[in-house]
Amino acid sequence: MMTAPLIDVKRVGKRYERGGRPFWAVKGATLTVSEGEFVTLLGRSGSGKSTLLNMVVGLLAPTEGTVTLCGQALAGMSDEAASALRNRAVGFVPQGAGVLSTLTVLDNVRLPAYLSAGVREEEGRALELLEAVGLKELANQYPSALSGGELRRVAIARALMNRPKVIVADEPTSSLDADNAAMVVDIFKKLARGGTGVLMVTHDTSSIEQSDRLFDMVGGVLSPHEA
Ligand SMILES: Nc1ncnc2c1ncn2[C@@H]1O[C@H](COP(=O)(O)OP(=O)(O)OP(=O)(O)O)[C@@H](O)[C@H]1O
Repeated sequence: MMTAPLIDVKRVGKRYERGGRPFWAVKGATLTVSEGEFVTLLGRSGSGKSTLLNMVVGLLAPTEGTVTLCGQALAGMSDEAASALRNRAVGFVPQGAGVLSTLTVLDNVRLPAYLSAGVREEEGRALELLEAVGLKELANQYPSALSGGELRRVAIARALMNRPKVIVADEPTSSLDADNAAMVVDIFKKLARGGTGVLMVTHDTSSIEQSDRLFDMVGGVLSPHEA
């Protein structure tokens, strides 16, 4: 049976102005990610990858085109509804770490559970996720005591907390060494085998073989990857 894609991006564009001159950071992007699919977007710095991902998760409104996330059209959705959808169904790993400095590592990871259901007792799952990314022993530390790569892994554990239907990860392996980068890609791959949709942006080509589909982003234009 065919199911609707978890991510359905149709002819999406984003126009910005710089120095009074408009330019398209993303042009005519069309992309789907279905259940169980691991899709990777490759592209150089400044090619429009983050702009596209931010539109996919509803943090940025497209200038043109439509985005449907988990069956819901994002256009016209209120900020509250978009936040609730993200928290419930989407594991978003933003660029940078984005962890809260006033919370311990453990509390950062279980924050999504608390935000969606007021569930405080999800400590067991949060610790399992920290173990999966190799950080269990740092659970009670504050982010200021962690390295950039460790913070990156906290953000990944946090994104998985609510068992998302779809993962959208912006350079999740940046600032990770090769072993940790491979571990993160492996986690995503296993989740995809279990039915999760994964959309990952990277400029690290070592994960190419793990992906079901690859796209190149060049100057805001998306095209199937040429090997
Ligand atoms: N708010 C904005 N206003 C104007 N231009 C912007 C804005 N945000 C991004 N840009 C420009 O849009 C282009 C695409 O940026 P984007 O962050 O999507 O690239 P990227 O591929 O994610 O790069 P990186 O790998 O370095 O994160 C860049 O030229 C950037 O300078």
